[in-house]
Amino acid sequence: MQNQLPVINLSRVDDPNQQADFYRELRQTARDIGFFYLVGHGVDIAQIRAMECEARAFFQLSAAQKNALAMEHSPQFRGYTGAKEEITRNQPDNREQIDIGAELPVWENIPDDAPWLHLQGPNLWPQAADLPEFKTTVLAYQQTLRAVAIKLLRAFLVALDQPANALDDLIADPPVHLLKLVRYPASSAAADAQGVGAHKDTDILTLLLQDEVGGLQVETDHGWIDVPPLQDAFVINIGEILELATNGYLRANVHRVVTPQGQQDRYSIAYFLAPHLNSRVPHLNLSTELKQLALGPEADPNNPMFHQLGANSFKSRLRSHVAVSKKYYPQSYAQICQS
Ligand SMILES: O=C(O)CCC(=O)C(=O)O
Ligand SMILES: [Fe+2]
Repeated sequence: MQNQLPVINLSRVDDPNQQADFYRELRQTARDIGFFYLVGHGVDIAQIRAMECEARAFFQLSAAQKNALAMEHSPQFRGYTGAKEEITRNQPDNREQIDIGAELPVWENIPDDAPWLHLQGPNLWPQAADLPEFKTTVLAYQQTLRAVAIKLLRAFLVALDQPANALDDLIADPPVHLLKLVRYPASSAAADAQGVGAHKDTDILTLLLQDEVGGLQVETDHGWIDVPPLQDAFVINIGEILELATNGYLRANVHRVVTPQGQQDRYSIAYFLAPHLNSRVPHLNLSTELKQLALGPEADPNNPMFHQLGANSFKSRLRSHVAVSKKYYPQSYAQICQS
């Protein structure tokens, strides 16, 4: 059983002497395990520390301050979700979180047949008097991580012998992404064991920063393995969109978080690079050699993907945040439940 997880150094892509080896390694790792640590990402450690500090400070706000930002106030599915309010695989997740997307105005004149455009809009921010640096820190971090994610996306494409810009339609402006700040409260109760249930990320790719506590696990051919913290490295999860676009050559891995049992809560910060709301599932024409190595997409039969990517993102939000869905989109929610 392999428990030494791969580490990819992104800075090697900029070194002409190492590029070829870098792409070879990336091509193999992404197919075999779909999951790795990213180092050499170039993000200033001070920026990471500042983001972690703001995230912890956010969760120390009072319940009343956090609930003032509850997602039920946001038709865009932004804001605070308390522990056990989010559902994964029909079970509540024992984590609290705040979701912060691209800070943009609401989309005007949304046609009835494109309800996913409601996902664009403003965020819910803590009061500046409570957390004066929060908003600027978050927006700067989103921007930095977006650039790293796009650099990595383009590296994947070159590794697969595609033009680096082959998926640029997906990441065209206005940007679509999500930053999720998460706290997993420690608990030894069996009923709290699901920090977040097993899932694939539905986006393009995810850059995850976890603290020193541990609890992240990834499913492999040999069962679940731990993904221990590696300081200042991002854990990369390939999202379902890249899995589909490459006919399963790139694997979207299944992962979960087990609630910490000791005294210490776990904090993580996940950046999701998501597709433009009006884009469609892309298809890359891989070489015959790579096509033969592709494993085929492992779409979940209980949750088929729509070709319209905005519809997909909307469906995933509707399923995860039932109270918000019922409040703002009862019809769409009823349709999703029947599908
Ligand atoms: O908190 C983590 O380490 C993982 C979170 C995650 O997988 C998610 O929110 O999609
Ligand atoms: Fe995830």
